[in-house]
Amino acid sequence: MAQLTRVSGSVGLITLQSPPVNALSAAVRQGIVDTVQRALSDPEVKSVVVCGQNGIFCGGADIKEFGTNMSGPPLVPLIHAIEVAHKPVVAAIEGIALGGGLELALGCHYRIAHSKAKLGLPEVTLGLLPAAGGSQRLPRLIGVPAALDLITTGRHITAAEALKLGVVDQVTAHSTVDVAVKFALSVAGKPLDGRRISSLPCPRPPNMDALFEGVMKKVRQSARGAIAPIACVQAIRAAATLPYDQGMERELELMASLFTSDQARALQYIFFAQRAVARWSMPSGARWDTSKPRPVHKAAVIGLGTMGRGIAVALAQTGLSVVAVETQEKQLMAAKQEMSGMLERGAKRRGVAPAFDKIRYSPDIKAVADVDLVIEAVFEDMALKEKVFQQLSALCKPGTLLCTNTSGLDVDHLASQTRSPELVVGMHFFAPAHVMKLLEVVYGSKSSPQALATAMQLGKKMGKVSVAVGNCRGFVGNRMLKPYSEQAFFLLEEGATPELVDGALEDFGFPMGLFRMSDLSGLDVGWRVRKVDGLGKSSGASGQQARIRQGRRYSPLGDVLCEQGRFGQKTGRGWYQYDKPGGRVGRPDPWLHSFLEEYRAQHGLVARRIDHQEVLERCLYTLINEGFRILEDGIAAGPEEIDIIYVFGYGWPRHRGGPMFYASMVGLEKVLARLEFYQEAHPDVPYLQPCNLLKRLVASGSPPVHKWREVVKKLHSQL
Ligand SMILES: CCCCCCCCCCCCC[C@H](O)CC(=O)SCCNC(=O)CCNC(=O)[C@H](O)C(C)(C)COP(=O)(O)OP(=O)(O)OC[C@H]1O[C@@H](n2cnc3c(N)ncnc32)[C@H](O)[C@@H]1OP(=O)(O)O
Repeated sequence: MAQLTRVSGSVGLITLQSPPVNALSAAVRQGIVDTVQRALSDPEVKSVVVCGQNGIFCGGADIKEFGTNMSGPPLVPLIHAIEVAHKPVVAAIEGIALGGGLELALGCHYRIAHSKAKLGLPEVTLGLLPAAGGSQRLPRLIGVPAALDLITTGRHITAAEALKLGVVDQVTAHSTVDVAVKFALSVAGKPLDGRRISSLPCPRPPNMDALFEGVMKKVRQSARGAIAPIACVQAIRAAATLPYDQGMERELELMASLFTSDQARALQYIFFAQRAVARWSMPSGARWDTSKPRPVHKAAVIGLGTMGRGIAVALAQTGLSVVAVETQEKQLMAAKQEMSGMLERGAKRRGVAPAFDKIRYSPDIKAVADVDLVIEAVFEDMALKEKVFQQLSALCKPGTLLCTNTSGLDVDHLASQTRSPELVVGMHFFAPAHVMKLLEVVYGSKSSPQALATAMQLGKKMGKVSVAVGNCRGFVGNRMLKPYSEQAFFLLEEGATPELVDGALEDFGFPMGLFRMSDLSGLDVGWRVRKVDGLGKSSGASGQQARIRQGRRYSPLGDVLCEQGRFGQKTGRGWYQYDKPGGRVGRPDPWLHSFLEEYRAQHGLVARRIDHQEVLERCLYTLINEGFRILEDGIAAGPEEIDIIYVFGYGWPRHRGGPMFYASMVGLEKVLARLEFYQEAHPDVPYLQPCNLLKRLVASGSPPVHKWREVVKKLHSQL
């Protein structure tokens, strides 16, 4: 797991060997301890170089070991032994040096990085802090402000930035190991005192208290309840105020409070879930590793509204040639202007040239004739989409993949409008499409594995987290949103205010509560859908009858607001009031409060006190219940798909691990019991009826979340 060879006569070359990322498993740690000891005691070895196999230095501690009985030599003394060595030790950083990998390099006396290497301390993203001395050595090396930035964000930096900050001593575009070996020869026998980072004083910024206070405030605001960023700040403060040994004690103490926390478990679950969803499968048995994607060089986007513009820009930024089609001239001109701005800003951020020439704008749908893939992004209207798919089917060359960016319409129906339904899939982007990470890739009953593989691969190329799901109304994300928002409306009827509901959800960790979000996206969006569904028209009646539609409880509150022209931010009024149409800061609206009172009186409802717990239980448990139904229906292959969709697309707080993981942490018995409790109180709300899979899991002793995928698979194989 680590190999020692002697090179250039007197350099001991230690190579970490644990593919794919040379993570510091127990065996690797043991290998380092053994090889370092041998190198230091070998009189022929005058200096040492540490590198990683296959052009990868080290991806950090082995995350798979966390939560197990960790054995093997601990990292802190191992790194200490390197630092106190009497022979110079040089880290040759290729590929990545992340987390414990960078901490290992910080224990070395010199660091040389390849120009393409990435470095960072991303522990915070796993609910941890750099606890192998990273929180104490980095501020000593690069100063407190820069260390605060790197450790609290966990961002990966380039070798060039690392050099500028002083994290590394040299960057090379040649063989890093060769350069490091040469360098090691040149420093053999030289004094090492100034090279041992732990013995350096931590530079104290002049305004230290104000600096830490400011950062702590910022972190508390953006972390929304996450504990790791706060512990990171506390650890760096220890580096700035305490001697190294005491700082290390504080680092360990803080790490101990994080290491077994629910948040660390949740964040590590999300890390692996993100990788698990890339290994998709279809009910037919087709899989990611047996289905070959088609090459896509040229794509078309049909319809240049908000979504189409973002999608076309994202495709162009990926390097594809794009035909952007918009049949209305005025809209086409406006789109071209806005998209040029988007390309320019994106290029500036990434330090590259804008990809203007990658997009050809056309008012004529016939321009799609030679593309490999089309993404339809016209208005969310089935009749319009049907027409577009019929046209595309007639115009495109054979084999062109036809994708729809619908947010929930029937993919099978659209496929049935074409000559090759096997080439049709959904690619559901989230606004703004060139920014948001999530992509729901929806396979229909006739979609070929190759079509799905192509869309998944394209999503990956675009830098999206792509999740394959089956076809149903609203797919996964929007389908689960329905019971969630329905409960929020019912809570208003029963006595809550938008502020109370949003407050509970924001305290839970959502960046925005449901009503604030509804004001932002526009109340009219849902209204239009409800009207198409035969709902959404206020009957004018009062009493209970007015709140029953299609045989179930229904709240017309949103419809009444829309009828009054309250569409949210764009009209300056919605669930909140704004200083002007387009205003961004919502304030509680006394008009809305009186309206709610009148509404309740009109419908014979008596307001009661509702607390945050009830808001969370009713909104979140019904959403989770629908998640179980989705698993039961085979729309998602496992809880990981659902959780990734909610974390990356719907603002579910990452440190709570997604709705299904959260349910497992709350305890399935409790979720079931509370759903039963609320269902008894509201028998006319079908979404409160606990689903069979949830009951079945509870009956079988509530297995842990990583076993649900198997349970679901078995369930479907029995059908
Ligand atoms: C009572 C309590 C006492 C408490 C005291 C406890 C004290 C404990 C002391 C611990 C010391 C702390 C040490 C350190 O500070 C902690 C850490 O180092 S945490 C780890 C930090 N590292 C990372 O976060 C890196 C994570 N990985 C990545 O970001 C990416 O994987 C990558 C490295 C950039 C590579 O990306 P890609 O090329 O896209 O490849 P993949 O992401 O698909 O990964 C490929 C494959 O590798 C697996 N993998 C990656 N990194 C790790 C890892 N660090 N450990 C284990 N496995 C890893 C990944 O899952 C993929 O596997 P696959 O899914 O294909 O099976």
